[in-house]
Parts: sequence; structure tokens; C-alpha cells
Amino acid sequence: MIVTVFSTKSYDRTFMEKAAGSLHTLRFVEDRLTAATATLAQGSTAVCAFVNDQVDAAALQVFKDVGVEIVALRSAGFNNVDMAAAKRLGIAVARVPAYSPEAVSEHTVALILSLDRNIHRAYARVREGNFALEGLLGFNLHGRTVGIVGTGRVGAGVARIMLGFGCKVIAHDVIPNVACAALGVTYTTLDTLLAEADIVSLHCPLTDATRHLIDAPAIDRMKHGVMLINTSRGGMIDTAAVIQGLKSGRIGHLGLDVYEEEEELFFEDLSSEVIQDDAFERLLMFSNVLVTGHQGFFTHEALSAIAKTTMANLSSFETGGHATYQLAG
Ligand SMILES: NC(=O)c1ccc[n+]([C@@H]2O[C@H](COP(=O)([O-])OP(=O)(O)OC[C@H]3O[C@@H](n4cnc5c(N)ncnc54)[C@H](O)[C@@H]3O)[C@@H](O)[C@H]2O)c1
Repeated sequence: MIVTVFSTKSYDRTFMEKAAGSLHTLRFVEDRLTAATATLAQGSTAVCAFVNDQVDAAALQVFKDVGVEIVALRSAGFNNVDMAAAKRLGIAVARVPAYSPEAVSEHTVALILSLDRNIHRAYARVREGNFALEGLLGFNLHGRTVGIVGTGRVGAGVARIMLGFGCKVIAHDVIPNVACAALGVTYTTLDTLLAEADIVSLHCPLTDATRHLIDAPAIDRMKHGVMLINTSRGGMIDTAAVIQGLKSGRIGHLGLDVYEEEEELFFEDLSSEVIQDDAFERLLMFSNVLVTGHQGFFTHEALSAIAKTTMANLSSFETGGHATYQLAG
């Protein structure tokens, strides 16, 4: 198939070309997918899109007009796709449900450890010859309570690692994971989790039910000085409420790999530009906030698995009319 790959970075090209071999012809474009850039797919039967591409009704209509039959997401999340429009237009949507959950679980734990022991601050200090320890005091993870919201593939991985640290792990999920429970994870309500956890880590998909799950009332229920981690989707957190929580001290540490308005920022080098997002800039002013730019998935293993599954989705659609991991409209 001829496939237009949107939001291409050098690493996408490397891993996808290797996985495609001679099976598919890939046309890489650097543009982020919007209704305005969708016409770049002219001449291809398939489109490959990433997390911040806008696969909305207008973009899908353009795809329909130029003959695109399938959108293959190189991501697990599909909150950026208007599934009703795709169904109405008869365009198939496929995704990569599980590529390397360990990549995201391990990045989550990297944020927890860095924030707890102030590694981000120590790194900057030592480079300037400042070896003072004031302000770097951490706490032992051993014996702490970690609250995991969403114990699917990523959340379960975080639970396993944190149990290994000697933490008590409590969780909330609409469908509890029996494997997690067998490891010693205790399921509870969201309210109890928020009240008891020293560390709250979010691992749900972004849906109408989870949008702004962490808002001002939820923050008010948390322990004073709680560590809040979000490596799932930015929309799970009300950024304005979290900034207030940081100012009051209710939130003692904040680790983000995702951000509500990340489409305008992440995956680009904006180091020579003035960032216009005031809320994002405010977050960066707090020394107890650590933000990474949606890199949880970014390991060799994950990129390789994403590319292979994406090509398998395209091949099965081409030969059998149905992608391996096709989403129901
Ligand atoms: N940062 C990154 O690079 C990166 C990479 C991959 C995935 N993600 C994100 O991580 C999140 C988790 O991914 P996953 O692969 O573990 O997904 P998953 O589908 O395996 O697990 C999600 C879990 O959330 C639960 N859930 C759904 N709605 C809920 C609700 N309202 N309350 C509580 N629990 C709820 C589900 O029952 C499920 O157990 C997703 O948002 C995904 O988009 C981020």
C-alpha cells in the first residue's frame, strides 16, 4: 500500500522503513495532521498518524475524498480520532494496543524517583559546582502508599515495580485486574485512593469519564504534599487546578509526561521561540515539577514494536480487508 506518514521524525523513518521492507511504500511528511494538511495524503490508500495528529471529521472527509481507506495509528490511545465520523465515512481505523507497556511504566518510575530525590535539581547544581544538599531532601519509597488509577498494561507494570520497592500499592479501576490483585494490589474507590496515597499515578485512557478526573475537588481530597504523576493523557488533569494545588503545597511534587495542550508544544524544538502557553510556563517555574515531552513510549523496543504492528495492521487490511487491531467505529 502507499502510506502517507504524518508528523514524521527521523526516528519514525528509521524504524518504519525497516519494518515496511518492500511490503508498503511509505511517504513521509513532517506536517502534523489537521484538516488543512490532510490533502497531503492524496495518492495514498493509507495514512499513518500519531498522538497529536487531529484525525477529526474534517480531516477524515478529506481522506474520503482523496481515496484513503485506512488510518493506522502508531499509538495505543485513539482519543484524537473522531470514531463516529470514521464509521460514517467507511474509513477503517487501526491502532497498536500494546507495544511495550514496560517503556511507559519504567518512565513513570523514572519521574517518581527523580522528583523524590530531586535528581533534576541536583544535576543542575553539581554542574555549577554547588554541592549543597539544602532543598534536596527526599523520602524513602519503601513503606509509602502508591495509588494507581487504571491498572491496564502500563498501570500494572508500575504496580509491579513499586511493589518491588516495598511500597503499599492501592488501585482504582472500573475493571480491576486480577493479576494485579494476585500480586498484592488492593482495589479501592477513587476517593479512598486519593485520600490515602502518598503518590498518585494516572494510567487511564482519556474519555469523557476521565477528562479532568484530577480537578480542584479531587486535589482537595489528596494528602498534603502528595506526588502526582501523569504519563497517560494530558486531559486527565485540570492544569489550572493543579497549579493552585502546587501553590498551596497540597501537591508536593508533580511529574508529567503529557500535557493538556501539548499539541502546540511537544515533539518540536521550540528552544528559539517564545512559548505562548502561560499555564505551561507557570508549571515550569516550580522546582518540584518535572515535565518530559511525551517520551514514555520512546525506547528502542517500543519503536520497533510500534512499527512492526503498524505494518501488520496495513498488511492484514490490504489482504483481508480488516486490520489486525482495527477499532470498531
Ligand atoms: N506517555 C506515553 O508515551 C504513553 C504511551 C502509551 C500509552 N500511554 C497512555 O497510557 C494510558 C494507559 O495505557 P495502557 O496501555 O495501560 O491502557 P490499557 O487499556 O491497558 O489500560 C487502561 C486501564 O484504565 C482503566 N480505566 C478506563 N476508564 C477508567 C476510569 N474511568 N477509571 C479508572 N480506570 C479506568 C481500564 O479499565 C484499563 O484497565 C493510556 O492513556 C495511554 O494513552 C502513554
